[in-house]
Amino acid sequence: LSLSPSVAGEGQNNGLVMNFYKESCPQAEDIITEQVKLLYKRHKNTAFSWLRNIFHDCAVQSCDASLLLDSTRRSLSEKETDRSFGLRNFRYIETIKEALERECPGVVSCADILVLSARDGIVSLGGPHIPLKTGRRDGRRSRADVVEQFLPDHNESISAVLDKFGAMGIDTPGVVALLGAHSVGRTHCVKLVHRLYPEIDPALNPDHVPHILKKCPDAIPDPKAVQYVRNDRGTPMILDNNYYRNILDSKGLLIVDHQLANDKRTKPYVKKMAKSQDYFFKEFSRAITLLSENNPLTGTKGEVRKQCNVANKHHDQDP
Ligand code: HEM
Ligand SMILES: [Ca+2]
Ligand SMILES: [Ca+2]
Repeated sequence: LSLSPSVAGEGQNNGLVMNFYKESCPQAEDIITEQVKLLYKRHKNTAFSWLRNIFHDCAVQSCDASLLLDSTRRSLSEKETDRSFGLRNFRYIETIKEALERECPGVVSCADILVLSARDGIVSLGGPHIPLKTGRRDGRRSRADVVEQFLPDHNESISAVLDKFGAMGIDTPGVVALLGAHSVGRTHCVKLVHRLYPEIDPALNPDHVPHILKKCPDAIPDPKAVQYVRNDRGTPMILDNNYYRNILDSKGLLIVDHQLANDKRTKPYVKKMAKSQDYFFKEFSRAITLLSENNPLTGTKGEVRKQCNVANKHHDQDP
């Protein structure tokens, strides 16, 4: 009578492993890396999207690619909710998926593509290389109805933000590090005008205000004109610790960014990350790993989608 080795010492196994596709599709991770690089060459902002996707998919219940599904007659997609405003480049996820389908049809899940593209996008942006596990399967439904419950909003309190991330096992320095993603990309004026009109939020650095006002000249932005401000004016294309210097200097665009630098629970970590890029990268890597392992579907749960924007047709066990 002996204890099965797979039971002994497995601890908190969530079913994910390093290099899950080693036998079923040995080239999978290389194909993703190559596609992410090619896309980045043509459209730099794809890397911002891959980074933002991991938050918007993994934080909503599970890293199950629910974010990528289109609306159907029966359900509204997560993509179409207000929290998803500004998400872009979904069609290039399909480009990556098509490259994988050519090589190994039906093998690599969209959930793993989403996570690994974020990993490789982070490298394109000058961030750390973070080894991540695979073996996630794709959910069958997009859950617009639970988005607000899981994803903090831009003007939410730090307590609420810490609670929501805490529920995924991400602690305070982890949250501070993840928000460092706002060292790249942009914010549309619709998310900012409440800090500018009718009067300017006194918490904003007066030196930064003219620039924001120039980019967002109207209290009600024209929905057709794509008006936005870059999150980090200093190094807008680089995932570095400049974000922390910005927010300490009251140049954070969102209320949450500003509060992160002022709340007594988060400020010490903000200061430490502003000083040390190494510390930021270390915490960022740890937190991205936790986020990427949030509640995955593994084994025979879910499915491997053929196309990332639609669930497969034939299925007998709809959840
Ligand atoms: C409290 C948590 C967070 C809130 C409230 C928040 C909110 C926002 C908002 C409102 C925007 C601007 C969208 C637009 O106008 O186009 C944005 C952009 C962005 N966010 Fe976050 N975010 C949070 C956390 C995160 C995390 C954890 C990540 C990734 C790890 C992330 C990555 C990004 C990126 C990369 C952009 C730029 C996107 C682009 O330029 O296309 N955010 N965020
Ligand atoms: Ca999800
Ligand atoms: Ca930057």
